Amino acid sequence: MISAFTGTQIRAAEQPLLDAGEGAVLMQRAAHGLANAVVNELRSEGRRLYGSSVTVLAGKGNNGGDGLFAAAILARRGMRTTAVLTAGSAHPGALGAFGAAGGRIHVLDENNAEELAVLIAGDDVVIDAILGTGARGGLGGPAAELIVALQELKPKVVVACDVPSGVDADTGEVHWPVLTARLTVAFGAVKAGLMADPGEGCAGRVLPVPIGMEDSLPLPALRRLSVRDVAAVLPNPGRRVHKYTRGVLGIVAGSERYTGAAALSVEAASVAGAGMVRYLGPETVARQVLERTPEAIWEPGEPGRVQAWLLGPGLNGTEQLQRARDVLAAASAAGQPAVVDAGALELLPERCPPHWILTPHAGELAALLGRGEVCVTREDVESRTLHFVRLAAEHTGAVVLLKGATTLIASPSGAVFSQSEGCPWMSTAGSGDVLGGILGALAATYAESGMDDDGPFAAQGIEPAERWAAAAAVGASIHGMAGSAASAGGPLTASDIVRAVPGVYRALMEHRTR
Ligand SMILES: NC(=O)C1=CN([C@@H]2O[C@H](COP(=O)(O)OP(=O)(O)OC[C@H]3O[C@@H](n4cnc5c(N)ncnc54)[C@H](OP(=O)(O)O)[C@@H]3O)[C@@H](O)[C@H]2O)[C@@H](O)CC1
Ligand SMILES: [K+]
Repeated sequence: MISAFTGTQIRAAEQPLLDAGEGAVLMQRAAHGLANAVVNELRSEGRRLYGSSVTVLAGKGNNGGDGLFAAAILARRGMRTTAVLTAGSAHPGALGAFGAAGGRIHVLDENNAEELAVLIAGDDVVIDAILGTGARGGLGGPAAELIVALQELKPKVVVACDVPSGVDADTGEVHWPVLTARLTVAFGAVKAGLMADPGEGCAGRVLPVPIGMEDSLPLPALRRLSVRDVAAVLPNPGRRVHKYTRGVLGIVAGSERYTGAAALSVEAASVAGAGMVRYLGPETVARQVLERTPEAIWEPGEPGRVQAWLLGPGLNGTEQLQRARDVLAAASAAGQPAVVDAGALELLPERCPPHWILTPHAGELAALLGRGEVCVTREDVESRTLHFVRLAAEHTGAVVLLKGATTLIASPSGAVFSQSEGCPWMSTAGSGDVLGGILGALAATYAESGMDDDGPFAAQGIEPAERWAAAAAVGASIHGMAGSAASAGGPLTASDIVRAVPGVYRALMEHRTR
């Protein structure tokens, strides 16, 4: 499990060491970690260190200090090094060390941003050490001009020091302009803003570098399940199971207008491990559903027993909406888990049970919050994903899964998971219906016993109040892995994602036996 912390949490963990006069030691560790990361990046491209060039963009705080000390190390190892001081001044000790190691220094001013950008852009590596966890807002003035010009010139390799300057380390909010990094070297621990959109999109790969305060860290602000974690909690049928104990999922989805959504979600649930899927919807839609997934059962009347529900994909028309309303009321009364997507989000009661999983995209999340009179737009949600997903979980009382390049899952207890296994090609029609099916299958499977204190989540140390959010994170992870496997770098359809799901399960099961 990868844990991420806010800048404030990390500063608090560092404070005892700073009080003990260890600040300089921490900075040296950070600088060595950063320098080693640059070396490895060059080597991975088959480049020699000697004769390669690096420029550090250094702000006036400790982030700039880290960058300058790292550049001094790289200068001593044979790299041509340049520093651009973006605030006129810089950490005195680090600047001294950089000068002593033979680095060249330029001072950014009102008139030379473009000229410096041209000078730097040809370098093999640019280190962004302008702002770190001490930033308030983003870059302005000549520093902003420099970043805009540099971004246009497409520098070869950008390595961000702790966070890309302009990304809020706590929230992932981005104050443009930001230089997009290939790699972010995070000191002490990953910052929460590197695992939430839009910040994650600027950070590239994130490499945590321990600097000695890790034991003092509090509970993380954000967690990400690794492949190993997902494999460990994946439902694994024992010898004595049958289709009913494996988990039966009821699906209210599709309509005359959107038949594909029903077909996709039913098929996805069937391949994602549900013991059985019962489909509730009009006969015309059911025909198409069964053509694609003959294993599913059409329920024209009162449905047989189910362990969990999926409602919403492609839902339209009075009849289907009423069906979904009835099912939501029954699920609530029976204490059954439900995955609520798309059209069914509008049917939710004011407060939901904590084992319901709502799966809005940014626009739907804005509408959901609007019901509680929080007036936000889709753009607001997209720019502060972590904040608004937390707020939605708090307001609705349910687990809220906000779909995006990085999928955030907030539990009403305050825990947040972040998964990012997918790829941009997955932004395609029907992809969300497939996610709904996978989540529904997992909900039905875990409903029986998965959430117990002797279940798989407890074994991973996940607290009871966080387990449904963790289950949703498992679903997001499988969906992302299946999409990336199906894409292999190229375009794909939602049906391709469905076809890739069993392979992902097999690979995860193998992981488990290793
Ligand atoms: N704590 C530790 O022991 C360790 C910390 N470490 C490192 O330190 C980093 C945190 O350092 P930091 O606290 O000095 O803040 P940092 O982000 O470098 O600079 C901010 C400075 O810039 C200014 N400023 C603020 N906003 C601005 C803006 N929008 N545009 C322009 N300027 C702005 C503001 O100055 P002010 O305006 O308040 O005078 C402030 O002084 C952390 O990310 C990690 O890299 C590691 O070495 C390990 C040990
Ligand atoms: K930085």
